[in-house]
Amino acid sequence: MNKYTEKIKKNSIIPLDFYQQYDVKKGLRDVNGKGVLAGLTNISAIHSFDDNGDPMAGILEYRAINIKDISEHLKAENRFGFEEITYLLLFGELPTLEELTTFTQELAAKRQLPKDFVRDIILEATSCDIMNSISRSILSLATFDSKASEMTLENVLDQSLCLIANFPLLAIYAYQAYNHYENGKSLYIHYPDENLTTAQNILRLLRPDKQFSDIEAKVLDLALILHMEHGGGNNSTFTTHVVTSSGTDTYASVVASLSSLKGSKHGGANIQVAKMLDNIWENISDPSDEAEISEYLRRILNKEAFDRQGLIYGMGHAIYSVSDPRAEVLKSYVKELAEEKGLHDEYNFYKKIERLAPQVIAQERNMYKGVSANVDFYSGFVYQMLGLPEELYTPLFAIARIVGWSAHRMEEMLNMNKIIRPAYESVLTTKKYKKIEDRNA
Ligand SMILES: CC(=O)SCCNC(=O)CCNC(=O)[C@H](O)C(C)(C)COP(=O)(O)OP(=O)(O)OC[C@H]1O[C@@H](n2cnc3c(N)ncnc32)[C@H](O)[C@@H]1OP(=O)(O)O
Ligand SMILES: O=C([O-])CC(=O)C(=O)O
Repeated sequence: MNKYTEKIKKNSIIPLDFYQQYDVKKGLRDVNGKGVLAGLTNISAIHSFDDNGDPMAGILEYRAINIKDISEHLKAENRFGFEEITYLLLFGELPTLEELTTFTQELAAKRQLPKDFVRDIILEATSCDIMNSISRSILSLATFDSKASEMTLENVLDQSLCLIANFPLLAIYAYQAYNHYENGKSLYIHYPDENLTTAQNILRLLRPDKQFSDIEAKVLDLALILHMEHGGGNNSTFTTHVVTSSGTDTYASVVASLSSLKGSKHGGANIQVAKMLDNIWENISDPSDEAEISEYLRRILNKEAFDRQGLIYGMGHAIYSVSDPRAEVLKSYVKELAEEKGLHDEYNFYKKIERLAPQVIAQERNMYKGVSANVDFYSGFVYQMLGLPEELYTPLFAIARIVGWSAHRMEEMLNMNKIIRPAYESVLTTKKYKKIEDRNA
């Protein structure tokens, strides 16, 4: 294999200065990190720089409503919000009580997989990679849909609602199958309850005894809301725009976005954070010694420790600098939960890494803006305290983000009608074809 990879490197690596010479926006970002403008959206807004261009505390608005406002209201009114915020993101306005009740019932009615789907598809081939299992199930669902490739707004909305309703089933059943066939644990396939919310059903499907507390379901509900949407430019939603612009079907589009989300620089970071924190804890002698922790973080950045990728997961963001508002909201819940569960040491350790990592990254990398904890930093800790298995951390992100993908798919369909096709400048020098006997070894 090595001889082939050497050839690939020899003939594929492009000199770094070419990118400057041709003014290529690496990562579709300019040198200051600002993204190339690729579209317009009405679905959400992200603010991270003030009018003078200086970094400011991040703000995220869903259909112009601040997510902090949403989460504070839901908490004060002690209500679930997943269904309501799904309505807001998809249809562009908050529902009345009557609209919300009807929509919640419609969603619950769609929470049903085709007959024998679990037996024939989900239990048939298991994997510890639940994101891949979900993708496989979604492509299989397409074969049950006689209008799979019809791209009318009505049909795409109907398909999107079916997928939003059934994502929890696809994820949890895939996990149960894996846990049974690969971990030797008992197999639990519970049916969802149409009178329960999305968050409640997730816990019901997962727990052997179907039991959960109200606070557990409310915290999960909030975590899902915070993950639902993040503009058109994040890697998985931009994928939705790209593949929708080619005219592909809803199932294929969602699978493409899932494939993006699972990457460890995007939604897949949440599982890496949990693994990284365990790894740091195991490899330092004194968790209160900040110099020792900083040194270990430096080794992670220098690819000498943990997964040797040179990343401190859960830190940094393409857009936010001072703070990611979702991480701040999650952190306030983490504090409460950790106190309740007696996990003070773990919470303090997370807080310490949250404070030290940006300092170490700033020392070791070129920074045009600061880094801070992103949404993936505390989400895994929340899920851990809810007793959710690591294999489901990134799928939980997907269960929420499919709402944003669906809204963006419909926005792309309604507004663009132009295939997305950026340019790649060729840096080749033309050569003549050589007869085989004339080629050197
Ligand atoms: C839901 C989400 O997708 S949130 C993001 C989840 N991802 C993670 O937590 C993975 C760790 N973080 C990262 O890899 C990065 O911060 C990203 C991919 C999220 C953003 O990267 P960028 O847009 O390049 O951020 P930014 O421009 O601020 O980074 C400046 C430099 O610091 C580096 N950097 C930023 N964050 C980190 C980090 N956590 N660990 C190591 N290096 C980092 C970048 O690679 C870049 O280095 P370079 O100049 O050598 O290319
Ligand atoms: O916006 C981004 O680049 C990544 C992100 O935080 C998200 O998708 O939630």
